[in-house]
Amino acid sequence: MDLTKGQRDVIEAYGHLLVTGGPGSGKTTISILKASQIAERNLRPWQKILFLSFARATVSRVVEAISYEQQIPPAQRRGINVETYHSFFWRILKAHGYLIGLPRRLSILTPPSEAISLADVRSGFPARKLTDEQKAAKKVAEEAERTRLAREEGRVCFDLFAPHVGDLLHSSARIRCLIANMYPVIILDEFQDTNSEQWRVIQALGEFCRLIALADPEQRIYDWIGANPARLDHFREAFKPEEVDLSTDNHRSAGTEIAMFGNDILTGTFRKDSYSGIDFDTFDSIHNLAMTKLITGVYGARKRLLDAGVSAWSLAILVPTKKMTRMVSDALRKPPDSMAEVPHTAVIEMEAAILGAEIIALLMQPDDGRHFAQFIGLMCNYYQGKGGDKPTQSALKEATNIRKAYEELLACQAAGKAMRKNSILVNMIAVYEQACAIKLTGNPDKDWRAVRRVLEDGACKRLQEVSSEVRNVRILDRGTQLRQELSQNWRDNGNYRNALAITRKAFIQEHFSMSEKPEFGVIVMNMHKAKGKQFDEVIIFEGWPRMKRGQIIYNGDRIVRFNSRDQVDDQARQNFRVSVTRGKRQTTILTPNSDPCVLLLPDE
Ligand SMILES: Nc1ncnc2c1ncn2[C@@H]1O[C@H](COP(=O)(O)OP(=O)(O)OP(=O)(O)O)[C@@H](O)[C@H]1O
Repeated sequence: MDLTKGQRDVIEAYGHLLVTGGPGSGKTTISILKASQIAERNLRPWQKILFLSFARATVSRVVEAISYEQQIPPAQRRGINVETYHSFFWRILKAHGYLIGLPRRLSILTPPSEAISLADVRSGFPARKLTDEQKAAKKVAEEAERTRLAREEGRVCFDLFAPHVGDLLHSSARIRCLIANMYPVIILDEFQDTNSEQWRVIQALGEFCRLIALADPEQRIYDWIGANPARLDHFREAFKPEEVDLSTDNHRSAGTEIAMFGNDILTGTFRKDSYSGIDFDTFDSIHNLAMTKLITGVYGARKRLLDAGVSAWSLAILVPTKKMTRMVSDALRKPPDSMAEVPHTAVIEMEAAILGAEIIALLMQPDDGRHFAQFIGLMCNYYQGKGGDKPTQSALKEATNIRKAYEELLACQAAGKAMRKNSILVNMIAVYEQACAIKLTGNPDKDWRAVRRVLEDGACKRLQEVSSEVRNVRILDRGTQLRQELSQNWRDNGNYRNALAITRKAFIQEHFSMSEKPEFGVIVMNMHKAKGKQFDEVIIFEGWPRMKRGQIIYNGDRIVRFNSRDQVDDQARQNFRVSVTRGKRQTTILTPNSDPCVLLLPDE
């Protein structure tokens, strides 16, 4: 690879460093080369370079770049430790958290468990249309409960990692030195997205460590969790870094005008000619017609990639909302008319899938006398936790109803009476019993599917929902730890005695696992999740307005909120640019013809 002038400057720089540049300008690549150079020349045997990133997806791309693209020798590779902020912070907290008053034994409060633990607090507030006072009071109540869970029970949620690590580092020079001794150089990926708590940690780390910050001020898409536009200036003031600007380079989509189009999105002025590598198309605002257009587009893109002989090709369908991720995934699985199904993976919020997986795991476990009570507990957990930090009131109510029906059942049993015929538990118990009656084989994959299928085909609509959520769990893939441990459990006991505990552990490990391969094939995901990734082709597919008597009654699945010109601001343009510039060879934009994306229209 021929390095650009800017990239060579990065290699030669000394001291704290700030590397800026647009999408695909080679920031990640050069930081890895720089890390490998430092690993070769300047590290003591026990030291490593730490590469910190926000998302595991980026981590996996970086790890892959280190192992394949750059031909970096193994010894230098081992000198680079790529990690998410979360997993780095967790290691610090586990080792030293007691110094700031946390219990000695800590466990992670995963997002689904956090949602379950906060459900009571949240159910005290209306789900929608909160007044400002209610919002503030809810926030305070949630914070208090999170802090209590950490301090009293040692269960720490992700949001508290950075504040606690900040407290720890600022109060202990010894630990700051300890970390610097282990990691003399720290690379900060996507630095523009650092929130104030993370920045506080970085300030402490920078006292003894050398910091290399990678940033694109115009790819800042985390405004809502506290990223600050002035963050780069904070870094400049605090650390007086050497600066290298790679901004005009574009290696990702070299030979196309994708990057140029991305820059024009920021100003909203487009040239008359088309941009090579960018394709636009529109569709009629009717579900089946929209999906037909999308799926035809997917077939076309797939064919282009196969014809071009791209190995392990990737094609991302980026959509604006969670709801659309599911809608598109369903349509690819069961396309309209007689179109062929499109094998794909969908990146969805995992709370519901994880809690559903716990139910499947329990159903694989033999009855130990508490089995049914535990099952009811997990069903309640599912409804309390499936909406993550935004549970719906109806889901919370469902949990309460299940709990009440169970208490009623116990009362009936104690009185020697039969259960009420219209109890919500009637169908649930019938399916539960069918699932428990399955003859398991010892092959976890097969058994898991058998249980899931009983739920899917059974008469209980709640368990049908659980089953369809669990479809999204991919960690049972061949060779994964969950699969191996379940097999081992069967070999040891002749049954899956610890299936639930094994499954819970596997999801926590999954959260920190660095082995995730970059995605290939067709992937459906929310536009926000595509940050830091790259795909051979990208299709951006937005929703369409629903009409009634000539009026728009719903337009919530749009790239710009409600596709309204009033909602166009820098953030909307930056988000769109991030999505567009994920494509290496082509980006296709599909928008409804009755109401095309306002970012593409000339100013009025
Ligand atoms: N000097 C170079 N010559 C050729 N290809 C390069 C060069 N530098 C980087 N690349 C390639 O360009 C692509 C994009 O680079 P990279 O991911 O480092 O950019 P980035 O600035 O981190 O992008 P983003 O901010 O959008 O994540 C990668 O596939 C990388 O291998």
